[in-house]
Amino acid sequence: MLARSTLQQRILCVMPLLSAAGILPLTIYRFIQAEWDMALLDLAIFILMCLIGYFAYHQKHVSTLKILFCLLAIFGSLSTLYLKGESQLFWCYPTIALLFYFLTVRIAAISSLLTLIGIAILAAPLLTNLMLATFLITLMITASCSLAFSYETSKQNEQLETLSKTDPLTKTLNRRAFTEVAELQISKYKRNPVATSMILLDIDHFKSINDKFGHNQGDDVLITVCHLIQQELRVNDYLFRIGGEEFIILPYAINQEQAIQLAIKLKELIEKYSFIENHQVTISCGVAEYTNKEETLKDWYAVADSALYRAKSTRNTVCPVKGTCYSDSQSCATK
Ligand SMILES: Nc1nc2c(ncn2[C@@H]2O[C@H](COP(=O)(O)OP(=O)(O)OP(=O)(O)O)[C@@H](O)[C@H]2O)c(=O)[nH]1
Repeated sequence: MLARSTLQQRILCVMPLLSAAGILPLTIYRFIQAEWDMALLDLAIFILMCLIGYFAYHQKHVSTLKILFCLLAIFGSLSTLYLKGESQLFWCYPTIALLFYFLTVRIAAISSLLTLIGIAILAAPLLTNLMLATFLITLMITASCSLAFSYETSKQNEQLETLSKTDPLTKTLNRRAFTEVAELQISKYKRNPVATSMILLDIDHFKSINDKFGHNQGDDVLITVCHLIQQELRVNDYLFRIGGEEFIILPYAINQEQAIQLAIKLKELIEKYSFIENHQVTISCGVAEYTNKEETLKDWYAVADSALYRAKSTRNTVCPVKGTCYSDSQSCATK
């Protein structure tokens, strides 16, 4: 599926070019008719539309181009209405529709209201009262429908965005969100190196929980583990479920030592928690700090995974990739 932003970029390229193609014959006609004011105005709009299409094609300053395109459409409608009178009223309908397509709902609503006022002022001396009322009412209906459509689309997009990044069982963020957040953290680190660590967390012998107590009980354990972890995290920390019983924590601005302390706290919290009668649930954690700007996300994850691999040899353990591992509230030096 084509992302909405990419689709909008393409439309931002095509629409001004189509508009320019539509305006060109009119511009030539005005020059032939020696209607110099309209001819020059159309020529200016034609050139600006071509420039917007050109820059949109090269994906430069896309947000500014959207605003420029809308401003140009408003200016074009009002100025042709001013210069040529009521025959130009038809331009007002597409202008209102494109404001709602390219701008956010709020900005589009405000700008279309201002445009409507401008149009009403210019159209009032040109039309009979009945014609003016009919024109303004139809324009308002167009604006209302565009507003409703744009609002509904933006809400649906928000929901889709949330759904695409949320794990349906535990309601934590998912692997897709992890890649996005972690890549962002790496790029931030490259600009301004602030301690950045990853905790890779895996529930021990989870298969045996499913086998002994059933899949539903397994699901409850996953949900409760997430709940317990979330309670310990700060608002800027992230928890992701990246696989069946595998999670990643990206704590905000802490180094490896501090991340190890957090992982130990979580390990102890979970081992003490009574999930199922007479059955202890434990976790193992691998901790890795991002320290080398050359490292990719894949490299960083691989280091955390190696640390987890070490922790899994004893389970209920927290390990960095090298140095001391922590198990049963005591540290144990390994390799
Ligand atoms: N209940 C439940 N089980 C799941 C879910 N996703 C994956 N699993 C199960 O998680 C289990 C993971 O098993 P393993 O990868 O062998 O891991 P483990 O048993 O925890 O063993 P170690 O990680 O080595 O300690 C599998 O039995 C999966 O079927 C889920 O959403 N709900």
